[in-house]
Amino acid sequence: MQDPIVIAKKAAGEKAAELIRPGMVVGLGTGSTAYWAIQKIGAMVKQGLEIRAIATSEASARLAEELHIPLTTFAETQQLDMDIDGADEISEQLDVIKGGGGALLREKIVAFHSRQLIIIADQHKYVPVLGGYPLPIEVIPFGWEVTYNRLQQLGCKPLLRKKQEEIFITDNGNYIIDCAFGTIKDPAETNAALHHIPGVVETGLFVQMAHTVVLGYEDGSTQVLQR
Ligand SMILES: O=C[C@H](O)[C@H](O)[C@H](O)COP(=O)(O)O
Repeated sequence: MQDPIVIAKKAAGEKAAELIRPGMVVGLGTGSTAYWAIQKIGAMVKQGLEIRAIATSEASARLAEELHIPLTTFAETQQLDMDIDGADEISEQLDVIKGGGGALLREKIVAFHSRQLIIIADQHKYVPVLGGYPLPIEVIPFGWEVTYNRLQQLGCKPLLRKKQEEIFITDNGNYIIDCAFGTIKDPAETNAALHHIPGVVETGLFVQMAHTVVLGYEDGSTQVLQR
């Protein structure tokens, strides 16, 4: 039997993919939920849907290539119609924490230049207030130690992300510091404060960027929330 969380992620991903219309330029998110959206898009392309896509990570670009989804770049097109991407936490205000997979910078660039951002997630990611999930922050390797100290002074418990004992390196050659805030009462204020620190490239806080959230449930049903 399939894992209930996988059923929920798949339901959310496939439901969002069904919102795509012919001719659209689509952002392909990153992670285990976006995986299902990309799979569905691949199947739709196979059946004749004509779209172009921009991937938010090297991993998603590889998956798109395997599925023969035509990829484009910002050199060719500066505006996306729809971006479908996962989340680590979603608040009732539809603010979002992203970056658990380390793709937050490209994800935010793609989301910012999309007419619509559709966030897909299993039901457990939907919370009253953000902050339970440590906020991923992409930082420049130079001077990361002092950036880390400044993050700590903002009231979070920072942790330099590692993968098998090695420092985790993003697709952009940067580091990630995961900042456990506990609660983020004012996401816009926290995001602005973080951006004041030199060395911070981008944060995983997507404040009022999501237009739609598709939540997947373990019985395979979905719920659509609109901002
Ligand atoms: O960097 C990774 C992305 O922001 C993901 O979309 C996010 O971490 C959610 O991933 P998943 O769907 O695997 O829980």
